[in-house]
Amino acid sequence: MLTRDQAASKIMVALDKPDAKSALAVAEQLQGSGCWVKVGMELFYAAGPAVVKELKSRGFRIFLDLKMHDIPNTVQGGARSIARLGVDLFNVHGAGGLAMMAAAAKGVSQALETGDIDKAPMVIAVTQLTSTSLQVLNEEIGISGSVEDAVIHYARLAQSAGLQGVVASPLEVAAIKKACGSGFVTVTPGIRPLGSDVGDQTRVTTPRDAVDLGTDYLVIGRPITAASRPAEALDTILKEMTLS
Ligand SMILES: O=c1ccn([C@@H]2O[C@H](COP(=O)(O)O)[C@@H](O)[C@H]2O)c(=O)[nH]1
Repeated sequence: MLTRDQAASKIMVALDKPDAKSALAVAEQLQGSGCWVKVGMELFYAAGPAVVKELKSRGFRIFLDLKMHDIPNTVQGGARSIARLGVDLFNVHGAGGLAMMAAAAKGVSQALETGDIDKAPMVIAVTQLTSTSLQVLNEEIGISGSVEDAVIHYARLAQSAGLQGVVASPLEVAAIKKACGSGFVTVTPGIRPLGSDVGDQTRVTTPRDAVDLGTDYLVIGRPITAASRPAEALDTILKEMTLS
C-alpha cells in the first residue's frame, strides 16, 4: 500500500494551459503536495523556458513533454538544450527509430560533459499515444497487430537506444515490465477517475487501477486542472490511490 507522499510523488499534473499566468495559478494550488508538473506543447510554445525555470524555482520536478521526432542530429541538439533547462524528465517519439533515440541520450551526455548540468534528466520514448485505438493503429497509422505488440516493440527499441523508460497506457505496464525489466520506467497518461470525461483518450484506467497495474508515474491533466478546485481533485485522487 502506498503512503500519501509516495502516491503524490507518482503523479505528474499536465499543465496544459495557454499561458504562464494560468499555468502558475494551477501550480500554486498544487505547491507542497509533492506531485510533479508536466509542461507540454501548449504551455511551452507560449511561455518557453521561462515558465520551466519558474516552476523549477517553486520546487516542482518537471517532465518536459515535447515528444521530439526529427533527424538524429536535430534531436541531439534539442536534447542538449532541454537538458540545460534543468528538467527532470523529457521525451522523444519511439517512431523516430533507434538512432534518433540514441541521439537524444547523446545530447544529454554532452550537456553533462560540458558541465552545464550536474544531474542528467531521464529520457523516455512515446510508444503509442494513449489516444490511439486498435483501429487507428491498424487502419490509419498502418501498423498491424495489437496495440500491446506495437508498444513493446518501441519499448525494447528505446531500451536498446539507452533510454530509461517509455510513455504508454497503464494497460500495457505489465507487458513492458516483463519485456524490459522492472526498473524500466513507465509514465502513463490516460488516467481517468471514475465518472470523469474520457475525452480524446482511448486506453484509459482509473488512478487506482494504474497503481495496481504497477505504473511508476501517472500523468493526469484535465481531471485536475479543469476542476474548479484542482487541489481538492488531486486530494481525492490521492485518497483513492492510498486506500487499502
Ligand atoms: O500518449 C500520450 C502522451 C502524452 N499525453 C499527454 O498527457 C496529458 C494527458 O492529459 P489529460 O488531460 O489527462 O488527458 C496531455 O498533456 C497529453 O499531451 C497523453 O495524453 N498521451
